[in-house]
Amino acid sequence: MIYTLTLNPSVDYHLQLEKLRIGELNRSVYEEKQPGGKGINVSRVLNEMGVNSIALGYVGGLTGEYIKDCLAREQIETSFIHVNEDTRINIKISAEEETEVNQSGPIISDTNYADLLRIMNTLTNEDMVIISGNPPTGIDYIDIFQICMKNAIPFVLDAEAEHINIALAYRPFFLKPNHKELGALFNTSFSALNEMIPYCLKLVKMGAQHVMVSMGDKGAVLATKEKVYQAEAPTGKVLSTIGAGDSMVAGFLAKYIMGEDIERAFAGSVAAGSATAFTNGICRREQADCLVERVIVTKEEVEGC
Ligand SMILES: Nc1ncnc2c1ncn2[C@@H]1O[C@H](COP(=O)(O)OP(=O)(O)O)[C@@H](O)[C@H]1O
Ligand SMILES: O=P(O)(O)OC[C@H]1O[C@](O)(COP(=O)(O)O)[C@@H](O)[C@@H]1O
Repeated sequence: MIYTLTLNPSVDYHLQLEKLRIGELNRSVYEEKQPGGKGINVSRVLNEMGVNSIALGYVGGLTGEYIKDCLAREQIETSFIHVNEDTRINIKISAEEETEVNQSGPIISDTNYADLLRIMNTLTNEDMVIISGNPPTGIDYIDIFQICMKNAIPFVLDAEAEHINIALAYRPFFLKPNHKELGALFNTSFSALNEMIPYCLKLVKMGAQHVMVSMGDKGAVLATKEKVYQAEAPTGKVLSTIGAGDSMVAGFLAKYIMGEDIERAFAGSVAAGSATAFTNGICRREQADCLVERVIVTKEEVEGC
């Protein structure tokens, strides 16, 4: 079974403004709320693609109930741990640019943490876990990586640089930083896809099986031990990029699990990311299927392989 782990889910409150005026009264022209948090987005897109998963993590209060209801309506299985504090609300503002304010979220008690580790210990090498997002106070990802290694559970990580750095020793199946997170990891910055290739390959050498790095409208790079793939993102009218990175993770895994080769899975991944960017909320399967025909993947062998 595929499990997604969202330790700090969110209700994403998305506001569209014509112009954001800092320090003034702003009125929105469109607003909506969505269940969010990286793993939850992955579960929702996997579900769109016809792949079942179980969403794990912490929920609390009315906002937590809202997330549970939404996922239940989409027939996504969940096994959340309930906490006393409310699940956070993250504000996403689309104006000339996108601006985000993510709350810090509930503090996790020792008891709730022990509950999580107990659940994680029931997973086996026949499962896969997608670990995503910024962990709340009270959680140390290293404990979860250790369980993955001990139980040989393949894991995917989409989190900030400091967590990626620690995860490498535990041989992740898949890493998905964006270009800023990759830059933070190596104390540099990138302006083109090909500049990221040597750094993706370094992460592969350091223990990751697949490293996919996204660069917004420029597309993404995927590196393995044998090959490096690049794909430009299709062009279109962007409505909101919230969840675009999560959609890429789900888009890749859905095709990979269905037995497609890495190149097709990568094309599906970029298409799902862009389809979400061109939608309010997460993409529909038909939108991603339609865009995949426009994603051109180039590949090269890794030297010395
Ligand atoms: N402006 C855009 N136009 C087209 N596709 C986009 C755009 N922004 C994001 N995407 C798609 O979504 C993917 C992930 O976007 P990115 O913003 O890099 O991820 P993250 O949300 O992790 O920061 C990109 O690789 C691309 O396929
Ligand atoms: O856990 P973090 O890092 O605060 O991120 C949470 C936010 O990221 C999202 O999962 C979106 O992530 P992406 O845009 O990177 O796909 C939102 O749903 C959520 O508000």
